[in-house]
Amino acid sequence: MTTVLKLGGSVVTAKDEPETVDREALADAADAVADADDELIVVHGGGSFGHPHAAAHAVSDTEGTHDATGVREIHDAMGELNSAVVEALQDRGVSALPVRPLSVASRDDDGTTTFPGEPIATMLGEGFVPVTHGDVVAQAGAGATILSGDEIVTRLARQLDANRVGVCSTVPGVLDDDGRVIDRISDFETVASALGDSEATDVTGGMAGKVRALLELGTPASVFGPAELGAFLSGDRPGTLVHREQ
Ligand SMILES: Nc1ncnc2c1ncn2[C@@H]1O[C@H](COP(=O)(O)OP(=O)(O)OP(=O)(O)O)[C@@H](O)[C@H]1O
Ligand SMILES: C=C(C)CCOP(=O)(O)O
Repeated sequence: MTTVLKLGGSVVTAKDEPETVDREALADAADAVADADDELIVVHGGGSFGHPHAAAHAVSDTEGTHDATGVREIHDAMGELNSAVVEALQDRGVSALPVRPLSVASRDDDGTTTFPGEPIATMLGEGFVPVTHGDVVAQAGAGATILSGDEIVTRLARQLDANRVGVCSTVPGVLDDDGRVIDRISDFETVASALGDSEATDVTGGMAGKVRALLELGTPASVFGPAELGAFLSGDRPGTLVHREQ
């Protein structure tokens, strides 16, 4: 069983404090991952590491930059967070290894992303747990743009034929206009009015971007909160199930 798990940047960082890891939340998430039996690919988001730097350089998933210093600043910040996540996992005996998108992924001029699956598949075959993250990547005609962890989740899930996809954010699921968790989402329009950006600095579209990306997937994806991470990794479907009717 191959599972792609995204740990939201809003979970593993204090999203309102620049470059601050939420140590307690990261420890809890790493404990849950260490207990999992599935073959896992972990993807984490930017939180207070990637997003403020991206915003400072006016870079988003659609707006690019040719400023190499800025690109490096965003990438280095994500590298710091990635090290913290890999270290927390290795401390618990998980064979976690970093995979840095800037070095392997790219976009063509219409925004289509290429993210090679082979290095990840080989790592999995050797019993490693790849830990990759939203990053800044080169895009033809635009310099470099932000590739969200959510898009990486959908790319890798498709390429590696993942059986399960889970997106752990700070909210217990996708919420409706009254703040209740929506059980199932099969098209964007029905829930569009409730979907917004993140409350913190976020250049990749918050929950709306997440739902849009997950609806592109053939595999059903669960969106849930940190309290349900263990349940998801044990096979449950907590929170909101996002799956376009075929
Ligand atoms: N309808 C909604 N249901 C749930 N959350 C929503 C909704 N509309 C907007 N949001 C916001 O979206 C946020 C989740 O998206 P966000 O991109 O911040 O999460 P993340 O993936 O955990 O973080 P990161 O992008 O840093 O990885 C929530 O914390 C909330 O502020
Ligand atoms: C802002 C950067 C560099 C990463 C964005 O990834 P996300 O938090 O998954 O949207």
